[in-house]
Amino acid sequence: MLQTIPSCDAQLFSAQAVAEARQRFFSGETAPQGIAAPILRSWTRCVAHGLPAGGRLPAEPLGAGELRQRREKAESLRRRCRPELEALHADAAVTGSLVILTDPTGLVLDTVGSADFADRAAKVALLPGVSWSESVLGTNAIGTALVERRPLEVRGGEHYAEAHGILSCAAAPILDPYGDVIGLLDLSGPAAVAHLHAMGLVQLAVSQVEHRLFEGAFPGLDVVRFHADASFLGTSREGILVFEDYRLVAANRPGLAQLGLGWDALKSRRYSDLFDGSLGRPGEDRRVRSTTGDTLHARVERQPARAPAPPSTPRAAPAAGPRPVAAPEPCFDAATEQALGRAVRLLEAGVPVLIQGETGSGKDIFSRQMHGRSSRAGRPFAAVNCAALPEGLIESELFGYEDGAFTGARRAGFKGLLREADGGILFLDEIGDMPLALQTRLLRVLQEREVTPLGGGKPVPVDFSLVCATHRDLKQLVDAGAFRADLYFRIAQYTVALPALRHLPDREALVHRFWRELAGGAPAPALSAACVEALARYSWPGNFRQFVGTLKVLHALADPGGSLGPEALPAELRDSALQQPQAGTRPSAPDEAPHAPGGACMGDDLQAVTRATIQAALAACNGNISMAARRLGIHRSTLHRHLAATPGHRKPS
Ligand SMILES: Nc1ncnc2c1ncn2[C@@H]1O[C@H](COP(=O)(O)OP(=O)(O)OP(=O)(O)O)[C@@H](O)[C@H]1O
Repeated sequence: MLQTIPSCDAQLFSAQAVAEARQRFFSGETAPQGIAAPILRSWTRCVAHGLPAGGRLPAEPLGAGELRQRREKAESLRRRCRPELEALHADAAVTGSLVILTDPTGLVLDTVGSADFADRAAKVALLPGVSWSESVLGTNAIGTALVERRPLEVRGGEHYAEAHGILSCAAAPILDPYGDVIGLLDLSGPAAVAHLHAMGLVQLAVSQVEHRLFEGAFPGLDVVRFHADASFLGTSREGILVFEDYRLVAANRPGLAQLGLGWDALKSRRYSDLFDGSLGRPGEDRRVRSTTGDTLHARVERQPARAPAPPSTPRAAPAAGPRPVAAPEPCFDAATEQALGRAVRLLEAGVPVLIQGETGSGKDIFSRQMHGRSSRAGRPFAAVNCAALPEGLIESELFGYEDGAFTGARRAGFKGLLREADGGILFLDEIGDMPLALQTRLLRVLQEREVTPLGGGKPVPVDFSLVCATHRDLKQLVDAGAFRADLYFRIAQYTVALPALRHLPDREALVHRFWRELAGGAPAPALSAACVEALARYSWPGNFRQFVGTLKVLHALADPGGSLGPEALPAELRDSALQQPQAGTRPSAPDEAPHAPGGACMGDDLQAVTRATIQAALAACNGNISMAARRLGIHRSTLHRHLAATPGHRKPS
């Protein structure tokens, strides 16, 4: 029988044999008996890396923001592995183990399975956000399988670090059709419980993921599926080879194994080097003879080529059904664009930048543009919303904490956002909501450029550029004693005041621009002149957030080929359009006042509109704040703020 899945060649040795081999290895014997070859190779690498086998190895989890970014980067892998994670989940729950998905570096992305074992695994930092690379944590199934590029089991004392002896783990790397490792699946359980099928289950799951990677992935190319046994065609055990003009360009492991090839065959072998006769017609099932002399059942398919849309031709809209509405590219008026250029220059010179503006005016987008245009673009952008975090958590979120610093702290400690921003940009959103005691600690970090985690530990030097944002008038807060003057002068060395949308020039052009952009290249539905005028005139208390949200709704409502009139507008816009002056006239004076942070420029009309919009949303959501905030497209904390400022409003109990 031809080998279809590369096997894990770790022999089974008794715990006693492993303990003895371990003892001899650490007494200086380089090749003791009683230990599998891949494990011995790994121990030898660990010694060469200078890793200690006793004591604790550093297992520092990433902060929430960085983990989110790494998960986003691996989103397609996570999506493709979901069915396997779910299938293995049931087995893991029964056998008291955990299913683990990592990225190609060994960083744990997701874990599912037995809650009881998850607790014990957390003690040795087998947690999302921790890297289990061999060079950091020593011999372990995840890291060592990645180094060896093969499925591998590591049980109990085979782990390099003594502390990991409680684990028994089976892992298999996931390879893409070009032979590159794109991730890894692992099943880990308690070492005391023998889980005989762990390796088989993981390998099966990985071969299914790898098989699915070929679905629709090679438009216009010839995909040959084959196996010695016809009943395996269409399953994850079939061999798959992809040819471009008869040249082998991609493959799966069973395909290469059946023909005795390695990954170096890609690009170097042609169809005629591998099979006798011609390639055959797409869709035809037939027998082929490999040049190694095996008779195989084969099926050729040609995946439909994707027709590239000529750049000048707009994409045709689908005949029916809602179109996905694209997110608009950030766009700034000339003055804001200039301010952005200046802000980047100052940031490069080490000057902190403060961005002020009403909710939804684009403070977050502006700061991300600064990051993207600065020399720190490839480095972290660590954002923390000081208003959204419960007061008790901001401190640990920013400064991190040591192992077991307080009840509920992750056992392996937490790095904290200040250190996560190292080398990049720290974005402190809603800085005006930072509690006074924390302001003092932040000031010390800015002065000394080092962070001391909660629960003690050595101060760690940090290098980040600081960008802060707030909708509040910080100067006023300073005067009122709610914000430290020394911190204010440190963070507000250059202030950008983002204008409210209603103060931007040429809003009709803005409506047209966003309307076109939201169509994402497809022909935009027609927007009547009256509609454009109403949209351009409205005061937009939620600024860009509300503006973009409204345009998205209108896009989704539009019939292809139809025209949208003002009747399609939400009630508050329709009503406000009716109250507005006639076309061509400018909005009333209070609304035209130059922007001042903290809503100081808001006229009574605008506040009334804001209040009415909020009340309508709350009524529609039966008073549910979170739901109403989502409906309005604002953060829950922003809604709370508005409610607190509304005369006569009572907090929901
Ligand atoms: N200049 C812009 N160009 C395009 N879209 C924008 C722009 N500014 C804001 N937006 C849109 O508005 C939404 C809100 O923007 P952002 O989160 O940057 O506002 P903010 O001022 O930080 O709001 P808040 O104070 O409530 O946190 C974004 O998701 C984006 O869709």
